Amino acid sequence: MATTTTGVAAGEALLRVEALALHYRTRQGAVRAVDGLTFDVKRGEALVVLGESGCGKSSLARALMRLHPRNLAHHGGRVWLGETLISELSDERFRREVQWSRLALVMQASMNALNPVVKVGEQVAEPLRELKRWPRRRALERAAEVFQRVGLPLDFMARYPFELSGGMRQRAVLAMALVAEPELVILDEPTSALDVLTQAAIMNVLKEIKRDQGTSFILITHDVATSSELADRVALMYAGELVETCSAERFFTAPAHPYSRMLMESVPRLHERRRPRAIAGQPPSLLDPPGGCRFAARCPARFARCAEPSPAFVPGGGAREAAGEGASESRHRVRCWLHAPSGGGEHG
Ligand SMILES: Nc1ncnc2c1ncn2[C@@H]1O[C@H](COP(=O)(O)OP(=O)(O)OP(=O)(O)O)[C@@H](O)[C@H]1O
Repeated sequence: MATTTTGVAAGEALLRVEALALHYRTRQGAVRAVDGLTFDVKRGEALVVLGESGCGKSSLARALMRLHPRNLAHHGGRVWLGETLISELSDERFRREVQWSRLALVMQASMNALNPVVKVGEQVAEPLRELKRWPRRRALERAAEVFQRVGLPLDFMARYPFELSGGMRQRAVLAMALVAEPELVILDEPTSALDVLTQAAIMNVLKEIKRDQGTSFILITHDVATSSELADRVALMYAGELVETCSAERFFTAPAHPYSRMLMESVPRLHERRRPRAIAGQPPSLLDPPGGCRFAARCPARFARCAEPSPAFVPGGGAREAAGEGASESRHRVRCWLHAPSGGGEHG
């Protein structure tokens, strides 16, 4: 089994998520933003959650972190972190024992959420003082370590957020998420507001942390190119559901679900002559999603069976792999009738 430079065993399941759901209450009815997701993340692994805007990616992060809006209608499913069934913990125990200390979140645009009147070093040290009751000096010493880890000069500890560039502020937010040494960090579009060079620099920092400390990551993004930098595995969401999970290598070269394939074809490539192809149509409303496959209306490969509720995740490549077209991968899952054991061959 692979180990990181700190000796953490990579490869055992750290996070296991079963039938996770998060629905919002609105005047029009319940918005089923996260609608029964099942997946896992291994220790030391980076899972990239991809999907177009509005498919429920940020809601997935909120569901895992229990950051509920006022109009929460339903939060369900089971979540294990290591041996702990964290979904069963009371809110109080979840806050005390899990949030930030074992499971941290860097939210979209959180670099703008730093407190403008508190020095950055103090803010990075704050989780240790609040959660672990560490004395100020010890917390600041640890904050200094993490500052260096994320590539911030130490003298920036005494600066206020407005004295830092956007990229530096984002590194500070990352330092805050990492300071209590969580096992898993969820990053929701962590670099989308930054220029490409700064994006690349932050991705490198994440890669180093993963390699050296064995930290696991869930990186949420709609940006296929950036995601490929860090991804060990990919989970693709569509309209509140997962449609495919597999190794990054498999996803970027030979994905199985028609939506995954079309998404990859929509990405511009420098060295290819073909033009990127946009996916026609819109995702369905999450207020009343179709009972059958949610992608069917946009899918060129749809056939009669797609009107039936999609099959539960089946081992990927199903029919094609049985025909010898590709090597099977034990954690490759696809939610598509084309790949169900008896589903292939009828389409047209
Ligand atoms: N508090 C809320 N009340 C009602 N609907 C909500 C609420 N928050 C999000 N939604 C809806 O839930 C769906 C999923 O939203 P979410 O922000 O999770 O998607 P996303 O994939 O992260 O999108 P983006 O990439 O644009 O951030 C969308 O239809 C959104 O409008």
